[in-house]
Amino acid sequence: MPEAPMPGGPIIAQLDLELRGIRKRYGSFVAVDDVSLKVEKGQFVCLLGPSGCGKTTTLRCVAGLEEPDDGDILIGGRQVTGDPPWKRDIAMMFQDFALFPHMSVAKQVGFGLEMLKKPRADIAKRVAEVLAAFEITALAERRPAQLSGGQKQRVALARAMITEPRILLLDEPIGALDYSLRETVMLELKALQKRTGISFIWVTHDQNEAFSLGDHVVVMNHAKIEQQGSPDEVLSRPATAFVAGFIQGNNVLRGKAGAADAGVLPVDTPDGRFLVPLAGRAAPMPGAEVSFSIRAELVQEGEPLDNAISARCTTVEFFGAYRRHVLESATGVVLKYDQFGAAKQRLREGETTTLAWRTKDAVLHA
Ligand SMILES: Nc1ncnc2c1ncn2[C@@H]1O[C@H](COP(=O)(O)OP(=O)(O)OP(=O)(O)O)[C@@H](O)[C@H]1O
Repeated sequence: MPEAPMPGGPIIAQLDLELRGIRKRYGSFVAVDDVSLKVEKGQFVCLLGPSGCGKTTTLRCVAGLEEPDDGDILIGGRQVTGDPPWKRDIAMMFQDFALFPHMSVAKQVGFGLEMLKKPRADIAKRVAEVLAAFEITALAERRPAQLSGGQKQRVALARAMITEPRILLLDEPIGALDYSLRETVMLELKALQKRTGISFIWVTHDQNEAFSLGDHVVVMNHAKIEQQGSPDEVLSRPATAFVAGFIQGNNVLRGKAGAADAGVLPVDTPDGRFLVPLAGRAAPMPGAEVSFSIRAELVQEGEPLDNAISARCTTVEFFGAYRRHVLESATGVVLKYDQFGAAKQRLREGETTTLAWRTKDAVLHA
């Protein structure tokens, strides 16, 4: 006989991690405020935000290195409140790699299994396998001081992965590496994550890392989540002025709402009136302070489009595939305009021009 469906709707696939309203205070200072997050099986999640916004504290709560004051943490559907780190089915990797200075590479890599009190012979066998998999067998007897940055990173990763955790927590894991190594290591880690199906929660303040690696990007500011979604959602539809300003390449304008008509909101700014699609948002009250953004690559120069602003070019920066122009409007608003490939006309520093964009390309913030 087929099983009766569970009451209360469809069965939801088990999540690797769920945070429900996490709050963490240090004295009267709130470091993490009402953070809720769902991590699906095998997902690559990036926590992105400026220094001090609470990313590391959130990660430390998941790891069991801090206990939240409020909220629930579920790993694989199980409440882990009060459990020590080694009982949480997680592993953690830090920016400075936190290797034990007096321990050989082989000993460090086996440390997690020793904590779990596995038989000696099993540990030795597994360590040999993992050293080989991470191509560090030749380094087995070295101490951390005898390793390069890239080698330390591999050792730290091998040590974290040996227990085959459900979730790997990575705090700025490539921050200490030379720029030349970062790209390669990022690709390796992404491939490793896909191959193993382990969920990665990767803390970074580098948006390039977050948007190129994450399946799900969580943007934090002042202890709270400002926005979370796919990289594409966050990039193309920043939910708040903070997110738009934090992500490179957005122009943020502020003004007062007019009366919305046919899904379009007029916004009066010191630089003139602009039209912004509501795109599903409720129309703000006329007179309310609002903000919106337009991506620098969607701005055009000298084209007769719905929205136009006069601005003076202050800087031109070259980025290989495109040129970024930084401009200033008559009222001092800084604007960016990107030009790709060979262009007929080149805007130069000191010149005044008209920037324009289509109404559909503007994004209204909450
Ligand atoms: N043990 C502590 N005692 C007091 N305040 C703390 C403690 N740990 C963190 N904080 C404060 O909590 C806030 C959040 O810190 P957290 O390390 O989580 O930020 P972050 O987003 O990871 O920053 P960064 O990118 O600089 O590492 C900061 O203002 C920090 O000074």
